[in-house]
Amino acid sequence: MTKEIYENPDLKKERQNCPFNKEEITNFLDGGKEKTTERRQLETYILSDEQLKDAVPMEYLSHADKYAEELRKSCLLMHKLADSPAGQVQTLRALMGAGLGSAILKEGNPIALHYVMFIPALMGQGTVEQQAKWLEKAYNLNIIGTYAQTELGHGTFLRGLETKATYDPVTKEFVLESPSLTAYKWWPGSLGKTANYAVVMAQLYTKGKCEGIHPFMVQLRDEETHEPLPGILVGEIGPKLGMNTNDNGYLGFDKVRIPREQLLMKHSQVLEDGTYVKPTNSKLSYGTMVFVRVVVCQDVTVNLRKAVTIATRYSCVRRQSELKPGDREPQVMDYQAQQHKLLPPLAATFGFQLAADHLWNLYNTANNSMEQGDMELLPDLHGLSCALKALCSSEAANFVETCRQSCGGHGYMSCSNFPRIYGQVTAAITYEGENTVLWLQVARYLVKTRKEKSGGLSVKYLIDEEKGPRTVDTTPEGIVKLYRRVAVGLVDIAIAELENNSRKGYAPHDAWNHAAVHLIKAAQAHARLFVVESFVDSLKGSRLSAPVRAILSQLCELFIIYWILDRSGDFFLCANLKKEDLLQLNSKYVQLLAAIRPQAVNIVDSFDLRDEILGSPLGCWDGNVYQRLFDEAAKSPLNQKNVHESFHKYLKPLLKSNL
Ligand SMILES: CCCCCCCCCCCCCCCCCCCCCCCCCCC/C=C/C(=O)SCCNC(=O)CCNC(=O)[C@H](O)C(C)(C)COP(=O)(O)OP(=O)(O)OC[C@H]1O[C@@H](n2cnc3c(N)ncnc32)[C@H](O)[C@@H]1OP(=O)(O)O
Ligand SMILES: Cc1cc2nc3c(=O)[nH]c(=O)nc-3n(C[C@H](O)[C@H](O)[C@H](O)COP(=O)(O)OP(=O)(O)OC[C@H]3O[C@@H](n4cnc5c(N)ncnc54)[C@H](O)[C@@H]3O)c2cc1C
Repeated sequence: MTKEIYENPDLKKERQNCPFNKEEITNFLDGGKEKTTERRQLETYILSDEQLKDAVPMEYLSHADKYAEELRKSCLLMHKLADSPAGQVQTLRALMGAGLGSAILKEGNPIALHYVMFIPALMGQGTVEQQAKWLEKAYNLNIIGTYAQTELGHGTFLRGLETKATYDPVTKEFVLESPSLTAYKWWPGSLGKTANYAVVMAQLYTKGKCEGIHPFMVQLRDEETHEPLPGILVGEIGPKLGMNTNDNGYLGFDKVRIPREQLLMKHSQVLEDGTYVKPTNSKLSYGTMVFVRVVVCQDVTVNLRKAVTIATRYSCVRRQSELKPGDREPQVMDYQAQQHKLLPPLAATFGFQLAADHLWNLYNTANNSMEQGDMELLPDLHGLSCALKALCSSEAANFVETCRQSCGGHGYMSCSNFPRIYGQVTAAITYEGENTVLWLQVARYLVKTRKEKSGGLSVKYLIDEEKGPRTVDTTPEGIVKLYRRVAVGLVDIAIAELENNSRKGYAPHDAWNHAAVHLIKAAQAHARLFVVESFVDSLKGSRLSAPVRAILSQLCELFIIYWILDRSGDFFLCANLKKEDLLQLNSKYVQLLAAIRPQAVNIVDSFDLRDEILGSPLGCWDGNVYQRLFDEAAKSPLNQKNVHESFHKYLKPLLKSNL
């Protein structure tokens, strides 16, 4: 006899008569049918391993036990690499990020930094000889590394880092020093307890001159005993809002000597006599950060997909209040207000992914040409990676919080998985360049391009300005033009503010600081334009069936109108938008909410996120929400006995004390 599989009747109904092929969307998001098959095989391979399952939910473990447990599973995963059906690099990519990896390593992977930053730093900053020396060991996990840049006193302002690496031509060594408390490295992931090596960013001094920050390969711990080496002061920084098993750490140097060859010398060198050889571009040593900014855009998008899937399924299971007097309580998803909360983030997942795909392609093209010595694409890559990292992380964090709120009280439970998802996404606002600082970097590029009439592909619109009548057309192509006008208009307003400040007598740096609000708005408009353009163009250029194209086009339209309604002031100011246009967009928006609503569950199903990856009783495929919430509560240590021992110790004496 086959066992009947439970499916909540409301979800079952949502799934009936789906007008499009869900699998086609899944393949579109995965990058092809073969990639979907490969991903599924990999997921089955990893998730069927009993040893990778948690005995108790992580929340009930101590800080140290959580770390030990995640490290155990992380090491086990590495042992599974060799037999993976998906190939090693694909498997690593899946295990490090918010997808498959998060089903096993819920609070952060203690060896993530090794793959996300240490190996990329060796590849991007090391010479061929240096790569030959360390890369294989790193690939084989004979050594585990991290990327140690941020200090207690400085994270953003890299020129202000204090760690010193002074070249001694007599011994042909660098001497590493932390000259103050604020010079201690503080924050690097995996540094606390896991890593035994690090790429350390330090101010390079040679022949009495500081040449700026450079990457050094440094051994931190003994390869056998794991004890810190002499002069290395290392530890963990303690609990955080999220990502608690990434063992972020601190690190100080007390005159630690390393051979000259441990300066990573792909871009700049120190010769034996101490002569410094400059790089072709002084920002090449920042390359590892650029790589991570690019992959973070993909990662926060996967996290957002998880949040939207949980909230959408739950909203179709949850029935609350009264819509039509006397009728059965409706699914909360039927409230327009709920659709307004959930459908824009649902649409955003597609817009962000398509933009992130463009950025990934630019990264690869730019990297290939930089390998040949051509730096032309670097400014555009820097500008776009900062813009998208800042936009995707901040929008995703807001959307994840909205998803949580949309689930009412149950969204506040740890087991809903919203706290963890939020903890990870909001961290991306800060790490790899705090977003405000990145917006200002973008603004610098935009202002320069507009003034000098020269810049890369992503800012061409600031040079070749649109001609013709400035009418308002509300087709998707017409809407892209409105975004373009807003981006140009806000850059011009920021430039006018800068010039105004100069006329007032401000020095250039003060003029810049006093224009920051306008500069940031301009940078954000530029980033939004890129996402909107990517969304519209990608759908135009893709080979999709008519039903899939229809639903994705509706999502695209909803999304690009949503942002206009959210920032209509900018569109009135810069894009000639009139009251009647706004009212028309408003009614189109609510029509789209109603049109997409019946397919919401089918769309999130097409993300093909397994229950283990969602990690939430609210979002499971079967919609058995209430039973699963009860099952989770049963795991609480407070429910293992009817009367907890603390009752006898504290409460009973109080109850008997006749206060
Ligand atoms: C056997 C087989 C095995 C195979 C194994 C293979 C393995 C391969 C690997 C596979 C696995 C891959 C992994 C993929 C993972 C996928 C999932 C990923 C999930 C990710 C999340 C998980 C983990 C979490 C990780 C978190 C880690 C966090 C790390 C960090 O935070 S590190 C620290 C980051 N810090 C910062 O970002 C600091 C921010 N500050 C700055 O960047 C700078 O100071 C500044 C830009 C703000 C200002 O700098 P500066 O003052 O020096 O410069 P300015 O004067 O302002 O500008 C001058 C000038 O320079 C230009 N410029 C600035 N920066 C750059 C740049 N980066 N690039 C280019 N140009 C730059 C700027 O525009 C100015 O130009 P101009 O003068 O105007 O022309
Ligand atoms: C989870 C997590 C993981 C991390 N992992 C690593 C890692 O592996 N390796 C590593 O080296 N580092 C890591 N970091 C550190 C991270 O890169 C820094 O925290 C980040 O770059 C911000 O720097 P800061 O902390 O010095 O913030 P600050 O720069 O001190 O920011 C404080 C405030 O000042 C504002 N501000 C600063 N400068 C300006 C400016 N020029 N104009 C306007 N406003 C400004 C900011 O916007 C912010 O509001 C990690 C951080 C986190 C949270």
